[in-house]
Amino acid sequence: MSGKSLLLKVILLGDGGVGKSSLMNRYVTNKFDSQAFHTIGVEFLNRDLEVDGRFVTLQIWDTAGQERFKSLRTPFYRGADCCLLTFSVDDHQSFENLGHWQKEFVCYANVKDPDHFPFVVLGNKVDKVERQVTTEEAQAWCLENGNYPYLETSAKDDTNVAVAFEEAVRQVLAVEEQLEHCMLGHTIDLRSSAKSGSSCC
Ligand SMILES: Nc1nc2c(ncn2[C@@H]2O[C@H](COP(=O)(O)OP(=O)(O)OP(=O)(O)O)[C@@H](O)[C@H]2O)c(=O)[nH]1
Ligand SMILES: [Mg+2]
Repeated sequence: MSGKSLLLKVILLGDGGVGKSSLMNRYVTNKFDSQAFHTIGVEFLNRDLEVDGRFVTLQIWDTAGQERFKSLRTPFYRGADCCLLTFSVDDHQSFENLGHWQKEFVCYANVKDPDHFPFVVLGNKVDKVERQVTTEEAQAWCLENGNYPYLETSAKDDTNVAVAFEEAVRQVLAVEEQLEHCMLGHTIDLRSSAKSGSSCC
């Protein structure tokens, strides 16, 4: 078990009112406000956790989903290690907008390899009886758009909230491991080409 804590930046994106701030506040302070105000710009909170033996400080960035705050939120996308695309299961429009949020993130975070970037999709407010988005519909979108993990959450009831943030960490660690493997592969390639006498220096 490594004793060194890893700082990971995760960012919550999605339409205004889907529950991004509520998810962050439930996870970090274990509180829920049924009269929450819209976020203006961005806010962040930290929480330490341990996932599969790795100590992590999760820096959770909560953004304003309303369109009028676009210029206030997009400068904070850079450097994010994971993006949580959030919609509300009782609001079909917020689900239809997931693709828009994904594109906005890739553009402003300047993601070089979008196909391998860790996105996690959250369907929030599962405590609500009247749903507009089915689990199957959401899972199908995730499969088609990059095989993203999909979790149904409720900030109100504290359903799957910790699981969702832990999944974000797992996705980042998995990508990190893949990169380490690739770098190892390249090292082996270089050594084998040096042996054949084709070195340019
Ligand atoms: N029933 C239910 N209500 C929720 C849940 N999560 C959030 N809400 C309510 O939905 C409303 C909007 O929640 P916020 O967390 O402010 O939404 P947001 O995504 O941060 O919105 P912006 O800051 O405008 O982008 C608030 O009244 C919350 O109390 C949930 O899981 N279940
Ligand atoms: Mg908010």
